[in-house]
Amino acid sequence: MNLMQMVKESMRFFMVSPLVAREASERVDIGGYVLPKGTWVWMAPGVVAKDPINFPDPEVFRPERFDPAGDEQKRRHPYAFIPFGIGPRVCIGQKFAIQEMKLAVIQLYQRYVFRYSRSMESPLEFHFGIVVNFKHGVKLQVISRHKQNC
Ligand code: HEM
Repeated sequence: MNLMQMVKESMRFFMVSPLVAREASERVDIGGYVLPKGTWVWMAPGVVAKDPINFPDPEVFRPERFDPAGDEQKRRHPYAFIPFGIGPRVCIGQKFAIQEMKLAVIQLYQRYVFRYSRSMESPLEFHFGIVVNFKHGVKLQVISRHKQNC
């Protein structure tokens, strides 16, 4: 398991952008459903990311499912995991965002150890906006790796 697999599984488990919108620029037939011109279509990447066909045991956090050499990754539909959207309007910041996440995790984990905190509510509650947020924040036990920093 590597850091990239961890980042991807985190983004699959808690999808940051729950909805991506499109407007039909012309009348279109999608799988027998006729959408007149101007129809709004909402994609739900978080729902797609919990599809057991592409992600067996979808409620299990398993970074190894993104191992490029693994069967699960090889079998998966190429559009099953789209946290940054897809197509001509795909997120232009995706490479930057991934790089930021990896650097932040590396910097933080070099200095601290993170543990579950009993003050974190369970089950988790979310606030769904343009991006998903934790309703009551994130509560963790943060332990310094270096005593002089305590
Ligand atoms: C974890 C971080 C991020 C996530 C999950 C995310 C997700 C998304 C999603 C789902 C879309 C819509 C794509 C579509 O309609 O198909 C989008 C669009 C966009 N994102 Fe991000 N984004 C992130 C970070 C960033 C950053 C860091 C930037 C800029 C530095 C950025 C700039 C944009 C822009 C400009 C668009 C609109 C693109 C267009 O409509 O042509 N995003 N993002």
